[in-house]
Amino acid sequence: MAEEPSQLSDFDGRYEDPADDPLFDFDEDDPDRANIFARKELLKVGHVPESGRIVGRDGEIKAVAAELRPIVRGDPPNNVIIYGKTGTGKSLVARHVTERARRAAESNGVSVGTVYVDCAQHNTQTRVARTVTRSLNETDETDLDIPRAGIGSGEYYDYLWEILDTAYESVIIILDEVDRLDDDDILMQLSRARESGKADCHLGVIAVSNKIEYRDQLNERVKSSLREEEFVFQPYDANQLREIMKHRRDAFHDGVLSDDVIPLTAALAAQEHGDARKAIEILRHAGELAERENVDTVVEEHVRDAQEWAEIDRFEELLRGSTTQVKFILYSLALLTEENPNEDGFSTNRIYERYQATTEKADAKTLSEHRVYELLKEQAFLGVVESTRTGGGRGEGSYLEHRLVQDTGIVLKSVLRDSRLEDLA
Ligand SMILES: Nc1ncnc2c1ncn2[C@@H]1O[C@H](COP(=O)(O)OP(=O)(O)OP(=O)(O)O)[C@@H](O)[C@H]1O
Repeated sequence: MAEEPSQLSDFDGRYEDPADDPLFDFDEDDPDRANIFARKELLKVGHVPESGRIVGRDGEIKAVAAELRPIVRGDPPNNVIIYGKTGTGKSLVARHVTERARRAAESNGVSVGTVYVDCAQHNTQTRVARTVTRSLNETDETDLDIPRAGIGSGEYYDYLWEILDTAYESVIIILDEVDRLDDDDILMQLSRARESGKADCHLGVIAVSNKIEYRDQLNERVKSSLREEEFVFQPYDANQLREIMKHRRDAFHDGVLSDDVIPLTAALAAQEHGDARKAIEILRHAGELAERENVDTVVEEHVRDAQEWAEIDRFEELLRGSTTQVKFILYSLALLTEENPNEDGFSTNRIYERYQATTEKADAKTLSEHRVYELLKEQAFLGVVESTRTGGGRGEGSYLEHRLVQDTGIVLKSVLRDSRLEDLA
């Protein structure tokens, strides 16, 4: 007998107002609904908060501003590279200072264009050239219609030089995650535009990277044409993280955060390496968990659950693209680690025995021991597993021992999200 469509799936035409769709039913005045967030946008990572909310970066803000200051008088700015670990406020400072420079220059009658490019997303020369060109194109002034596709970087540059000459005296381009670019020629094009007579406008580049060794990878011609100032942002300590979060407390309604929530979140994020992004994400997710449970207060337990969620997410990101076989291996290593808390590492052979039992139980194909050894070495390269050579006493050969870098609980939870493994639990 054919199943009747449920009320939820058969909603077409049933509700005159789509807001009545029960799937998204939401009653603003429901007295029982948890009311956690007042301004959730303050906890979004891309959000650039106003100056009053930026904590502990005064020195860095002044230093970067000094490099851009010449544009206020219509002179060329210096190029800048900002290095630092993730979540140390590099993008924030770059965007904040650029916006203030633009406003100060404009109030002095100097027209300034600014562009932010996320090079992780736009990682080729054509994509960057297209983003920069299309964002700077003020159609009222330039009367140019720039195609979204079908032309190469050379043609985008031609448009760009024309736009720069028509519409601006200075332009600042932020290239975030610049190390993700597949070609550093773009840095050369931009930094030499005026020198090579392509555009009359002053161009400043702020490149942002969390790889300190990035500069060494640049080719000599790029380095000499950039002639940039470099800044290294240090990680935050727990006190600074606490202050950063306190300045966004109003993302939540009054009285929603219990007293220990911010200090605990700061302590957890500081343990890693002082990552403000992580702190803010944990805080937001703790709020969402409370909301989901329909309770009125965010408490320590929400923070701990949110932290675990963040770690599982990050670990999954690391495993993205790995095969189910790799997950069987990691699962087996995690079980061995849990059952033998006093041992520091496990030979390939022991992991293989456990792996055989796992694949048998899951009714999956079993790879050879040599293949498992190779996959373990691959995981060591990716930083998921640590492999050290050990043994080799008299008459014995040395061999590799493997251990998980990440907490076993996180590894288990994350691999068990794979539908082929979830029955094993
Ligand atoms: N000093 C600060 N004051 C207030 N908020 C901050 C501060 N530093 C960072 N944040 C916030 O932390 C989050 C991450 O910061 P940001 O994106 O600037 O870090 P990043 O160093 O560029 O990291 P990544 O290298 O991962 O891009 C953002 O939400 C940002 O607003």
